[in-house]
Amino acid sequence: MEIFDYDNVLLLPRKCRVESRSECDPSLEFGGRKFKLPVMPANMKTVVDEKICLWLAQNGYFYVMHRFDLDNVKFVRKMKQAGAFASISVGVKPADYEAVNQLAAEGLVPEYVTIDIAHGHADTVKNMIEHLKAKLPGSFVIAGNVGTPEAVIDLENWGADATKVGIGPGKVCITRMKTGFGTGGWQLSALKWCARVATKPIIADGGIREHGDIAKSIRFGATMVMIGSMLAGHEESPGSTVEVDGRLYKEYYGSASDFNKGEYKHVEGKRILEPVKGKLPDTLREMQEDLQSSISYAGGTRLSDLRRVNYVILGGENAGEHLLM
Ligand SMILES: NC(=O)C1=CN([C@@H]2O[C@H](COP(=O)(O)OP(=O)(O)OC[C@H]3O[C@@H](n4cnc5c(N)ncnc54)[C@H](OP(=O)(O)O)[C@@H]3O)[C@@H](O)[C@H]2O)C=CC1
Ligand SMILES: Nc1nc2c(ncn2[C@@H]2O[C@H](COP(=O)(O)O)[C@@H](O)[C@H]2O)c(=O)[nH]1
Repeated sequence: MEIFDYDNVLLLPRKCRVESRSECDPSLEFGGRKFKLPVMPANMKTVVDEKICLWLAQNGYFYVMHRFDLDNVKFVRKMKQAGAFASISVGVKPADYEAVNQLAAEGLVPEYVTIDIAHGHADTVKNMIEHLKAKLPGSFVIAGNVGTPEAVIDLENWGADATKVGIGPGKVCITRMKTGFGTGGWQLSALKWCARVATKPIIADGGIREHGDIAKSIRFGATMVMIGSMLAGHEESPGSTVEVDGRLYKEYYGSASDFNKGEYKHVEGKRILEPVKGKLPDTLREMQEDLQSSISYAGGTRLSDLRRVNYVILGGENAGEHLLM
């Protein structure tokens, strides 16, 4: 198997088919709705809050609300009252089952539910998918996280509508060091490996460091990407603002860090400071422009045209040109 990651792969251009990048369309359909970009901010406390989720929903972007210190029933009700779609996260504990029961009892159907646990290839996830499909059959269920084709096959067979791939490639992740497991360092090839067997959308989660990494993810089989650190350091980001030597930073911490958990137990995440880089809508607009450029370099007009390009691996054992025959 070829092993590579975002920083040692480059996509190869094909003859341009447009006169302006404005002809290139980076929008997509996901779970029955159309979105401007194949990008979702990570469902983490320092990346999204209710205000950001509402703004994203009302402005044509997908979002997933986090599940920490949050009443999912209240959140879904608020989003519905605001005329927006609801996209929540759940775990696999009794309180999560109870929240799903309450949503069903009140007829509050979130359009999207993400089962968000560290080791998603587990019977606990199978049971939660079954519960969601029984209680909220109208919800689109995203399940994860996983890092192997076997796991993608199981989650799809258990009823997941999309799977999330990425164990440990995140910027505040320490799973690799703490456990010796994961896709950190080879996330892009893990994505390629998983996408080969997938029959439903895959979300590439973690490790996106540059806008061009979105196009690379699409090339290797992702339908969407989930981004934490690159979207965390904005003026509106929920993390606390910290000033160091006259420069402003936003804190960004892992959901499995002691900062999120409130205790040092089974810690697999850390806290860092991200330099404040302006406003979130400006970054999303720039991502959109950059993705339009990517599509034009692919010689196409739509996101799916990125799938057809050749690529090179720079350096290392797998170095060389990889042509589609
Ligand atoms: N993408 C990634 O690489 C990772 C992401 N995270 C994020 O951190 C947050 C917390 O995750 P998580 O700890 O799963 O959530 P929870 O604390 O809600 O745990 C979910 C359930 O899974 C169990 N569990 C957790 N890890 C494992 C494991 N390795 N093997 C077996 N059972 C396990 C927990 O039990 P118990 O605690 O008793 O074991 C608990 O019952 C989530 O948002 C998750 O996405 C965390 C680590 C890696
Ligand atoms: N191993 C851990 N992974 C975590 C934790 N909290 C979140 N995450 C994952 O990281 C991505 C975001 O990655 P980034 O590279 O874009 O910053 C997020 O979506 C989760 O899957 C954690 O505590 N430990």
